[in-house]
Amino acid sequence: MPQTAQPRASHYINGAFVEDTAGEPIAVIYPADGSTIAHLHAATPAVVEQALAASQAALPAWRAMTGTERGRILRRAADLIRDRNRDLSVLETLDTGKPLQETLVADAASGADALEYLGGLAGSLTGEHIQLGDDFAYTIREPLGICVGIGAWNYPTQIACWKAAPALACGNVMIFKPSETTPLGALKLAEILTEAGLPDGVFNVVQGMGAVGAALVGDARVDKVSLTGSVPTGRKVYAAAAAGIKHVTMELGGKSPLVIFEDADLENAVSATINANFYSSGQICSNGTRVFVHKALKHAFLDCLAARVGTAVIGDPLDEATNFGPMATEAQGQIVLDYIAKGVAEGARLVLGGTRLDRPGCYIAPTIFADVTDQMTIAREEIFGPVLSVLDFDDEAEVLARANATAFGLAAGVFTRDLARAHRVAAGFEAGTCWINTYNLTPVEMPFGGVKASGVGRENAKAAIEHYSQLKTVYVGMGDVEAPY
Ligand SMILES: NC(=O)C1=CN([C@@H]2O[C@H](COP(=O)(O)OP(=O)(O)OC[C@H]3O[C@@H](n4cnc5c(N)ncnc54)[C@H](O)[C@@H]3O)[C@@H](O)[C@H]2O)C=CC1
Repeated sequence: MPQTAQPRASHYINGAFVEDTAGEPIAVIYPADGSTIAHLHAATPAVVEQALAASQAALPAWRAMTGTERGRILRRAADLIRDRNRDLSVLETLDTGKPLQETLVADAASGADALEYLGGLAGSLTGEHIQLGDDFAYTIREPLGICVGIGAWNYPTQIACWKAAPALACGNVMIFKPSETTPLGALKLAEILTEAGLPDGVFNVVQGMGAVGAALVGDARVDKVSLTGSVPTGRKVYAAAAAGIKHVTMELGGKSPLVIFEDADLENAVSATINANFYSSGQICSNGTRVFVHKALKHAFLDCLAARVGTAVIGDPLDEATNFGPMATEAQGQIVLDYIAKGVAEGARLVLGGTRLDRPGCYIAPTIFADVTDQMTIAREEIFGPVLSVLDFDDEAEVLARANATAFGLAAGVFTRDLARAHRVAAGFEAGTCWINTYNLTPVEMPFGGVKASGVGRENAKAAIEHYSQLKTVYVGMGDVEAPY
């Protein structure tokens, strides 16, 4: 059945939908069947200017509100999102192709968690008092000003909320540019924030490709840029932000290791490996795509993994029984198929999948490679699709060195029943987010982000506050002022 998800207009500025049909057309495609579900337009320079002007105008009153007042609005928005979770999840499924089974629990719901948690923190943001003899100093935690959020296409609603929640909690205003591939969820978020009582102009959405993002990042009125995207885009955006000495958060790609020792609980390790590779058809930045399995466990692990992945229910994402859907775009699917071909050409052993399914939409079967070596392309580059590589290892020091031998550093996982070893390996990982005996859980209470080429800054938790506020220090002289002459 053809779907439609046409929003009232392309952009949301100053509390209202805005359209400018002079902007480059953006067709929103439902990945499961290739049908066009909405027609939008990229922001023209006039629309970008309108968003910047609205943000600038909204900032003084929003930052002057108490944190408790700001937090109340964010928490109200969280409640509205939860009330409408099903509708928002269907929209997210149409936008991304991810199974409804996933979007019902992981997208809008995770966004609501961020708004609730950071809304709750907003009232308790403080500086500190520093006694200096009779004199003293104090610090004031201030917002940065106008923040630009730029999103990727894999978790559009979650990304918008993970950026908006800390920005707004701290008293900043935000202009959010979704990925041109998945522009719909952020518009709903903007509408809900207005309904929750957010003053006009505090959260604005403009659509467009990289050029619109670049125009925002390059504007002198913008104080901070938070990007979720690939490393190459991160380099460009970080450089442009540096030219203006702007704050940044960079949530970029990964090629994360998942290390499974011989004493691991096999079924749990396999469950985590599935969650670390095939959720969202593998389109997750933190995925543990290099699965290092101890040689003693390798055969049992591969048998169990292949048997379980073989039972994945692949199909219509809107059917709640489906747990594996299409790639978000035809283009991303082609990238993944090219990587699979390279894996085969370079000598990796295909255990499962490796093919495109014969049906509408770009469905790639969950793919498992074994006997992968560190030098193979599939073990070095981010694939961003349902392709898992199993690599063998013998000993702890060796596997840790190999796990860290990558330019990325987003995440890492270890499975073992030996807890001393688990903590030792976690301490040794060069990664921003690590899991012991589980994988890919990212509750809002926990900081999330990468090291090395995978990023700068942290999202969620109290840590996000540090990245959306700055300290002003005030020294207070209590006595006479001494001077040398
Ligand atoms: N670390 C994290 O939290 C996450 C990272 N990612 C990463 O995102 C990538 C996939 O997402 P894509 O949308 O393909 O990434 P992308 O890097 O192609 O695009 C990301 C966003 O940046 C915008 N953009 C592109 N060029 C720009 C420029 N010069 N200036 C400003 N904005 C620009 C795009 O329009 C889009 O909104 C993967 O590498 C993945 O690992 C995805 C999800 C989470």
